Amino acid sequence: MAHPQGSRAPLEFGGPLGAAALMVLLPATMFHLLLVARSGPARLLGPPPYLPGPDVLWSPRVLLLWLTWLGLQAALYLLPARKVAEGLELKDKSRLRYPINGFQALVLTALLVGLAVSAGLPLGALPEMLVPLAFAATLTAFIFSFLLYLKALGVPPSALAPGGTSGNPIYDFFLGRELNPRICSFDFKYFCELRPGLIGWVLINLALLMQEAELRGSPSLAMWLVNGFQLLYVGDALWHEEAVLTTMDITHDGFGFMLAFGDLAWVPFTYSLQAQFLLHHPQPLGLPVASAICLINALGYYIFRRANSQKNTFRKNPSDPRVAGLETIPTATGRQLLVSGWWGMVRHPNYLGDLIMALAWSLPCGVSHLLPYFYFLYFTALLVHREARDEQQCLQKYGLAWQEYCQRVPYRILPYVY
Ligand SMILES: NC(=O)C1=CN([C@@H]2O[C@H](COP(=O)(O)OP(=O)(O)OC[C@H]3O[C@@H](n4cnc5c(N)ncnc54)[C@H](OP(=O)(O)O)[C@@H]3O)[C@@H](O)[C@H]2O)C=CC1
Ligand SMILES: CC(C)=CCC[C@@H](C)[C@H]1CC=C2C3=C(CC[C@@]21C)[C@@]1(C)CC[C@H](O)C(C)(C)[C@@H]1CC3
Repeated sequence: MAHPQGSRAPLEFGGPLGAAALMVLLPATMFHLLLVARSGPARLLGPPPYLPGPDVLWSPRVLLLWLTWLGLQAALYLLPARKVAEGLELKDKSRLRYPINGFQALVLTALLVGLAVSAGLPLGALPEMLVPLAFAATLTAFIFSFLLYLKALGVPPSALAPGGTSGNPIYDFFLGRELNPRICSFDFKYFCELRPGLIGWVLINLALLMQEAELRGSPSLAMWLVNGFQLLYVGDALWHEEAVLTTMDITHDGFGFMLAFGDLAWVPFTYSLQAQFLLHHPQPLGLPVASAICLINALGYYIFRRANSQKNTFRKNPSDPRVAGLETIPTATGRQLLVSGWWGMVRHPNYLGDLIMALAWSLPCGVSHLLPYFYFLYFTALLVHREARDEQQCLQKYGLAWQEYCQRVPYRILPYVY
């Protein structure tokens, strides 16, 4: 069923062909990385050490473990929240309500895992299950996206995402038709974006650290740094959970295969690549270099957090004393655009901070291999593409005011370069 507004929307990601290719390439890349990280040569661009057969990929026990994890995170999501936040206004003028209890879910998960480990749960065995776990997550993402696609056939046009209603089933399956699929107050996209994948990522990192301690007597400094940096990133995301309600994933993109696979499989199994690499390829790291890397991560985090907080504060209340003195451009929508402060330096200062952190996560792995830099390379491509999508959406929203902003702040991410 095609919708008139959808048929006019320009197709992204190379249209149906691009979407079909990505649905094969993304899982294939994830499995390639998982297999190569544990191989001796660990060559990003070389062939995988072997092609996993069904006996390696499929394990009913692992599938059960994965479903238990999803169930646990869903139960934590349903616990009473310290706050309930409202999302942005929807097409039908309503606003959805979201529980703010992600950080609480992280702390409770840590407590439960701590209890289970002290009762004898062998967390160090998790790294051996990464391939079948990733397979279970990929399978879940495919089935889940299919159910979401079917569910979206029965919703009113006002509930559909602007981009996922082209009428082409492959493209719409990939991008997602419905903007905010829910059953009662359970919001699937919001749940998946911040809980099972992000918390799963730091749990996998921790398991890799424990496995390293078992193998070598104690975790290496490089492993501590990677675990610490990424825990800070995930903790920060959950602490500032409310801010995700204004990202394009929540406000613009439908919930389809791209986000379901990204959230449930891609994030936990590829974002933990540095820790996976370190387990199989220990890297010596002296204190001076480690300190320099900590400084780089701190710089990235500072820019990322300050830029994101400045925009969020301004969007919530432009008269807040922390942002009231900043210079702005008025727009026809009644909203303003910041043109000084962090958002006056480049048009995406938060991306710059995120990229600096991405580099700091790879540096503890040394410079002998390209593999641990995969995240930095992929993330650069993702953010450059995301920035272009966001610019397009802002141009549509703000027209001339956006053009003026681009003139006054000519660089997108890196001052004087890009
Ligand atoms: N680790 C990962 O894999 C990923 C991390 N991220 C991170 O997620 C965070 C959120 O990113 P994302 O959702 O892409 O976008 P942003 O947080 O950068 O938000 C972009 C929006 O901000 C508003 N905006 C833009 N310029 C201005 C301005 N000058 N003044 C006021 N408002 C402005 C516009 O929305 P409006 O005017 O409607 O408010 C625009 O659409 C980033 O820090 C990014 O690095 C993103 C993707 C993946
Ligand atoms: C290649 C592929 C499968 C693409 C899908 C992209 C997703 C992996 C990312 C799209 C936007 C994301 C965000 C985060 C994680 C990655 C995905 C889902 C995020 C939750 C990471 C933590 C940050 O602090 C954040 C909350 C700002 C961020 C939001 C966007």
